[in-house]
Amino acid sequence: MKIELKKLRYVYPSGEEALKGVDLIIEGTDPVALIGQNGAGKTTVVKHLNGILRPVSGEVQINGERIETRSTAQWAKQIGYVFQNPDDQLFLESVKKEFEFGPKQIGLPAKQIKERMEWTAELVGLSEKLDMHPFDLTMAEKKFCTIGAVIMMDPDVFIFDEPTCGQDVQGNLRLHRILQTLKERGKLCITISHDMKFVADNFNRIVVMRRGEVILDGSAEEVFAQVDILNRSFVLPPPITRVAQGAGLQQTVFTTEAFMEALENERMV
Ligand SMILES: Nc1ncnc2c1ncn2[C@@H]1O[C@H](COP(=O)(O)OP(=O)(O)OP(=O)(O)O)[C@@H](O)[C@H]1O
Repeated sequence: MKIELKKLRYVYPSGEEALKGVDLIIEGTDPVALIGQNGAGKTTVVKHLNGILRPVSGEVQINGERIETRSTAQWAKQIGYVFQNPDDQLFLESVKKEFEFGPKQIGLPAKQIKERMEWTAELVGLSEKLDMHPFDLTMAEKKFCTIGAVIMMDPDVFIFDEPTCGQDVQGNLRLHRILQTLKERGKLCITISHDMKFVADNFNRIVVMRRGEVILDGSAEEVFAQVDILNRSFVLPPPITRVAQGAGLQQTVFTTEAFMEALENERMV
């Protein structure tokens, strides 16, 4: 899988220039996190990856194919998009119906839909809630319902917009398991998040946006070491990373264990 953005520019009808020439290549299955302050352009970028938005200028290519060549509904088989707000995505009377809807639309046989649903419901923790109305679920469960509905389509790429929003520790652990499982199945996950601990725990590659541009792109260690640039972008590294930076450690750490180890090592130098 290769996603390529070339000088992508987008201006909303209101005149807001949300993207000012974004160049970005995402290849393979290593999960990628997209971070940056509110209004940086993250959602606008990901809405270009399945054609919800069309570039004003520049290009979006999926495996060398220009995004304009297919409709959003056609791209949905390959690129799954989980909306930031579940209420924008859920519209049927039960979790089961939400899960079945997409696969039925593309003509998947009933037996396969059933098998896929059992597996998916288990993964997202809704096996016991398939008959419930989505609007009777908790916010966290609604989010897992939208994730499940997209998993049911078995796309190659998953785009998550703020998946940790409304999640507690258990929800974050489940999200971690879902990301791991999707990676093991050869899927590429691209995630927007404001939760830097979640980002550091789950993503090797981090892309930072600011005012419609990509300003940093690298590993968690590389990106979270750029304290000045992050400060200007109103992005704070994870708490343990900041404690280590505040203590003057050179190494960028993301866990208490790594912090203690770095402290020992740097004391001995
Ligand atoms: N429908 C819209 N009409 C007009 N302007 C918009 C629209 N959606 C977003 N914008 C503007 O485009 C810019 C980029 O917004 P976008 O939602 O892509 O940012 P973001 O990084 O995803 O922010 P957040 O973290 O708050 O979701 C912002 O200035 C925003 O106000």
